[in-house]
Amino acid sequence: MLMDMKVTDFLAELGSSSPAPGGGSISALAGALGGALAAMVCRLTVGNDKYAEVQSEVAAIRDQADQIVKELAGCVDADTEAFNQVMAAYKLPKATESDKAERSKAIQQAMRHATELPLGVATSCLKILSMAVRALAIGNSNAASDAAVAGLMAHAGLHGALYNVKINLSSIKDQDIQKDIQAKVAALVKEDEGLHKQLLEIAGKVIG
Ligand SMILES: Nc1nc(=O)c2c([nH]1)NC[C@@H]1CN(c3ccc(C(=O)N[C@@H](CCC(=O)O)C(=O)O)cc3)C=[N+]21
Repeated sequence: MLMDMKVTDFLAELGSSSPAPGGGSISALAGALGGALAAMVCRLTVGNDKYAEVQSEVAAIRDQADQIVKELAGCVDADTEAFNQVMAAYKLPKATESDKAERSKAIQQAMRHATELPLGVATSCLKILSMAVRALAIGNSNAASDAAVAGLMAHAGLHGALYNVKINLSSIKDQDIQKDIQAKVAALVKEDEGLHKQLLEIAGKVIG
């Protein structure tokens, strides 16, 4: 399991010529790092009398962030596994017509999963970005830079995950699925754009 590795070992594995983990897993990890950092900012806010009036909202953000961090952490290993399945499907035999039909079906199934998984990662990253913006706006101002970094990690994770979605999408033959996913990608990019802009504006005002 990638997530059980020591950070230094993980980095060595990542930098090695072995193809996994790749950009999909790293996008999920970026989102998880952002989420955990946002949760930290919440914990530095809840219980502080100076922020008494935002206690319940920040506590709710903390709990949601904790949940999404768990999901994204699971996606780090799941994404690598999903792309390994794609590569395994390409290696299936293609000697006979029935081999070819089975192989094609396996590729399409694996590709769909390897596309929907990072789409879910991007959706989770958007939620983390939105929480980081809120934590930056109303949370402990001593941790403003932490909230800003949380948002940047989520923004990177979102776009990274979407690159994985897009690179796989052209291999999906079902046009209805392609169109549906394209629309979801466009909606995520648009929402990210607005939140990322807010993040930079607030960070500029609060931090400089
Ligand atoms: N959900 C998702 N996660 C990904 O991580 C993901 C993805 N989708 N879509 C595409 C990119 C690209 N990527 C590669 C992984 C291994 C090789 C790789 O091992 N290539 C070897 C061949 C390996 C073989 O044939 O066994 C080579 O080019 O020499 C290449 C590319 C993962 N990606």
